[in-house]
Amino acid sequence: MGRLAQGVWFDQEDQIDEDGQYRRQATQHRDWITADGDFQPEAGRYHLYVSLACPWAHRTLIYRRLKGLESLISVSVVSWLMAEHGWTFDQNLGSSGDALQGLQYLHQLYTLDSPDYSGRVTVPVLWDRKTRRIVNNESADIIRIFNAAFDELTRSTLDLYPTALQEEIDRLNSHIYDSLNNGVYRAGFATRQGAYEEAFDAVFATLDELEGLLDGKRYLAGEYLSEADWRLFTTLVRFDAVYHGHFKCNLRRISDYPNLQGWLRELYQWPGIAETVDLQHIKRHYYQSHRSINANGIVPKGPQSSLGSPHGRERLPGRGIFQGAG
Ligand SMILES: N[C@@H](CCC(=O)N[C@@H](CS)C(=O)NCC(=O)O)C(=O)O
Repeated sequence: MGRLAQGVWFDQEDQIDEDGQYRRQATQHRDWITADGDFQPEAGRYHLYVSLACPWAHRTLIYRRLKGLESLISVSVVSWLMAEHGWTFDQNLGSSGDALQGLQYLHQLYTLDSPDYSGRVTVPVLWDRKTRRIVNNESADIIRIFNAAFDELTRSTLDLYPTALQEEIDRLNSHIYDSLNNGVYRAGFATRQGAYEEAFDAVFATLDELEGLLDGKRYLAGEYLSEADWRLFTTLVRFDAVYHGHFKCNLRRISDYPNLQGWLRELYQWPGIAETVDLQHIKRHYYQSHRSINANGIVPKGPQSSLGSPHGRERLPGRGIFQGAG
């Protein structure tokens, strides 16, 4: 791990405060793709940089698939190992290589965009080939961009953020982000017992609550499968394999929650989604990169996965992804 300061890379282990709490840095590139802006929707213009291990980047790959953007937006995958140079394009360690400019390290992309950049170097990154700039490196934005900005080109009518559900989706997102999506990291990287326990309690309070919610509802926001579900999915699909052990979130596993487990299987089995889930990449990344919490980098062999087993959620009314007018 490390960061750029005035365009220069240096190693820095963590983002831990004096009180032992992990704090994620705010994202710096937040531009949008619009028909009348600097960044316009065009086939072949944009490139996505992802890690297959990263839950935030994973969201963008899922949207690229669901919204039929695969032939319009190309992808480079970084190595699973994030060590002294941060994210790399080392093809011996699981990277596809940088398809655009043959870079060695992801931080070089950030300094191509702005030579004096200061801050963390994170995935996902949505890159514009035309202006050679970073459009956006916030997954929450990139999935909203993918949900709508290219519809004229793809003719996709799927809407994962339909107007009628926006308020509910936003409410679910902000609660789930703090306590769960980011909560597992706060538990895993805490350096004081109190900070860990506070994060741990929030993780399981939210899982318990969601287990109850999914007892009566097919999806988080009701009958439609929406953005709220996919944002949760990328955290829960990593939970039993990584967060339960590596991040010490071990009160229960997702497989101990019947409703969450069924919901997770249904989403995993959604057309095209299983191909975006690479559990080897995921396990290697976390267990080998975070040496401060796993000094020897041993990667556990288990657990067995039952993601492909019947989900049993047909008993609840569901209408799939909302179809807009197009
Ligand atoms: N807010 C960002 C967070 C992305 C993020 O933290 N990505 C992690 C990988 S899971 C990363 O690249 N970390 C590198 C670092 O912080 O140095 C998003 O949701 O897109």
